[in-house]
Amino acid sequence: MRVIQKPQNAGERVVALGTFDGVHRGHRALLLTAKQLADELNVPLRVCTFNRHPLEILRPDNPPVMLSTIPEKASQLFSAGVDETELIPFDRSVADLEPEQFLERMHSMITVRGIVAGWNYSFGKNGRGNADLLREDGKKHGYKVIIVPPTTLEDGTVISSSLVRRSLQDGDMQKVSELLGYTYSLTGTVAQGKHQGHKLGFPTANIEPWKRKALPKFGVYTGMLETDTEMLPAVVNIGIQPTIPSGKVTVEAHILTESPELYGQKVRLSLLKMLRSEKRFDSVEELTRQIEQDREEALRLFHMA
Ligand SMILES: Cc1cc2nc3c(=O)[nH]c(=O)nc-3n(C[C@H](O)[C@H](O)[C@H](O)COP(=O)(O)O)c2cc1C
Ligand SMILES: Nc1ncnc2c1ncn2[C@@H]1O[C@H](COP(=O)(O)OP(=O)(O)OP(=O)(O)O)[C@@H](O)[C@H]1O
Repeated sequence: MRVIQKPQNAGERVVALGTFDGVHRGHRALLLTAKQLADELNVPLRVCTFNRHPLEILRPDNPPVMLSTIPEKASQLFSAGVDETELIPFDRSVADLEPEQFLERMHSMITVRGIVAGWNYSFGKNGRGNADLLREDGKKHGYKVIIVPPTTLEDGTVISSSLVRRSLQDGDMQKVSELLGYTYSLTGTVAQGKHQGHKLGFPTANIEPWKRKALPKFGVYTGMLETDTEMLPAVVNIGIQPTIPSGKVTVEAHILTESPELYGQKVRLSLLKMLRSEKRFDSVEELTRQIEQDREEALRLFHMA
């Protein structure tokens, strides 16, 4: 899949529109419809999205944390059948484009054969552009517009990136997986910690994810740490380590099997189940006893005990 940062005149395309953070099940249902249309018309499928979440510019004091890094999103879109992703640099001037101007910009770059967007998709200044405006533009320019209905969970809950973020805040990893259709993970390089863990008998690999990446509720989780060559079951602490504070938020994985040297390695840490919230203990001994119990519980859950 091509990732386009500098647009050029590109020929005929079917276009799917939206932010697509996390590429959840709703996004993938939309992309399946878009891919089918692109195949019918025998043209490539392009996703037109932004290089950053629009709220980073529109609500700078409180932008949302992100479910996917740009490389993760590119690979998730590729897996969903997308041929190319255009990352429009989102700044004030793009935010101020009227929806008609946004569409004109697109028509100047590609011959649009089809547009696929969700029922709630809005675009352009103040979010004025909507499904009706797309349908009108489709008639004017002679392309097909498909507005897809919401994909929901069995109980009718509409799947959205915001709901995934809220479920992460609750530490509800089962719900997160159900909404995404895959296990949420953090990627990063293994860095040096305080080396306290080793002294306590629980060495940990400290992972530094992208600073804008959404972390789940502070607490202890079972996880799977993936290196280039191995999958290692782990018990993970995410938080501020209040008993022996490190002064920053850390993600640390204690590997449940014999662990290879991980410092400096790029790893992916999938988060499976929350075991408990992070706590401040009155003594290091109490903390150590609790971590021993966490380890036992994790071993049981992995059927390794
Ligand atoms: C499974 C596990 C659970 C943990 N739970 C807590 C906790 O509830 N409260 C806390 O203050 N620290 C907790 N920690 C963090 C330890 O304090 C931390 O591992 C120790 O300070 C070593 O940090 P270092 O790897 O940076 O040296 C936990 C660590 C692990 C591995
Ligand atoms: N559950 C869903 N079912 C079908 N289409 C969806 C669903 N959620 C979003 N879409 C559509 O997918 C495209 C990308 O969605 P976008 O990322 O903008 O919204 P979102 O997932 O609802 O995120 P947020 O919660 O941040 O608003 C849009 O066209 C949107 O309408």
